[in-house]
Amino acid sequence: MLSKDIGIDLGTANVSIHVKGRGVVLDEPSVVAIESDSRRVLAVGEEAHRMVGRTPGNIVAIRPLKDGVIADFEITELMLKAFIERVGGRTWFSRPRILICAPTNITSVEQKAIREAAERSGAREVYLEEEPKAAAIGAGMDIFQPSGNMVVDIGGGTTDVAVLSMGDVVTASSIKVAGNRFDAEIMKYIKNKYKLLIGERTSEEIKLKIGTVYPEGRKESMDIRGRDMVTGLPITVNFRSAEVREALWDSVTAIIQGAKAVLERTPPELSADIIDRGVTLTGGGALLDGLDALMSEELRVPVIIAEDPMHCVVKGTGMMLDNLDKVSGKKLR
Ligand SMILES: Nc1ncnc2c1ncn2[C@@H]1O[C@H](COP(=O)(O)OP(=O)(O)OP(=O)(O)O)[C@@H](O)[C@H]1O
Repeated sequence: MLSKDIGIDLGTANVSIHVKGRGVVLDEPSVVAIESDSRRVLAVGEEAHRMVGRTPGNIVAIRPLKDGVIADFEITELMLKAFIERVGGRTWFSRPRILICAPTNITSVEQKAIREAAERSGAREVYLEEEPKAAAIGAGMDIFQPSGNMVVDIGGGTTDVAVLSMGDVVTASSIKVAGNRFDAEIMKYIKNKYKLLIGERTSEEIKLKIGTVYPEGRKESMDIRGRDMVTGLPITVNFRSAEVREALWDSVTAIIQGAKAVLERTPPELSADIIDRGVTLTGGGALLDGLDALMSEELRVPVIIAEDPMHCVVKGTGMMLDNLDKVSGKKLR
């Protein structure tokens, strides 16, 4: 097999891999299940995710990336290697170039760990890129012209807001409020209001099935099961979209404030472009019902959800590998 360029979105919630000529070939949760005493890896990705909250004492399902940082880099490395091997790693005839989008604020030690993991999986050259840039390119925005483009990438651990022009980030901010925080807030709300304990998988399911952040958004409800904190017994409660909106209010306000702060720091010429073109939402959080409408009202600019928002970053990595001369992808040594 010939050498392939590989783009990787190493996300807090999901890892996606793009292989040149084949498109997005892997998309799995960033979860690793290990045996706690021996640290032996039992499962990686989807299979490990099914174990979250359901493991016996000697097995733990770990999310090695948390809040947009690498919480456990030994496990991150094992996970990255396992995924690269899964898409053909060791069978490559010549070693591929790999471009990785990692959380925005990782340290140089973490960058080195990522590079070594990619190299050990067979990479010839390793590049690291900023997530909002890849997200914007993957969303189809032409960021190489001298005009303002604004992207808000709402992932699992972080929301990255950036204004880009001439191929680079002009103003940006990254806040640790995104999909995982939404899930945690739903859990907290249900615990306080109903004295009901639910797991993070149930909480995410509520967000996906009936969640909304807009008053004129979804109006649905679902039965949720969990453990009654008072009696300790399993119970069922009917939960409504409007309650999800209440639970998520503070988090969504923080994201909107983050976007406003970036707009306030943006040079006026670029702001004028953003008024015309609007703000593009990427990442899984972009799919939260009513978020686009609410942001549009608050920021007073059009807000557009990118096509296939969860794959913008990984698609962007593929496009950047095709144009390495244009982008400033940082080559790791
Ligand atoms: N339809 C949906 N509505 C609301 N949230 C959704 C939807 N689909 C996915 N999500 C959320 O999107 C998040 C994952 O998004 P994504 O894969 O873009 O994150 P990531 O790249 O792994 O994270 P990060 O960029 O922070 O490292 C999860 O929290 C998930 O619950």
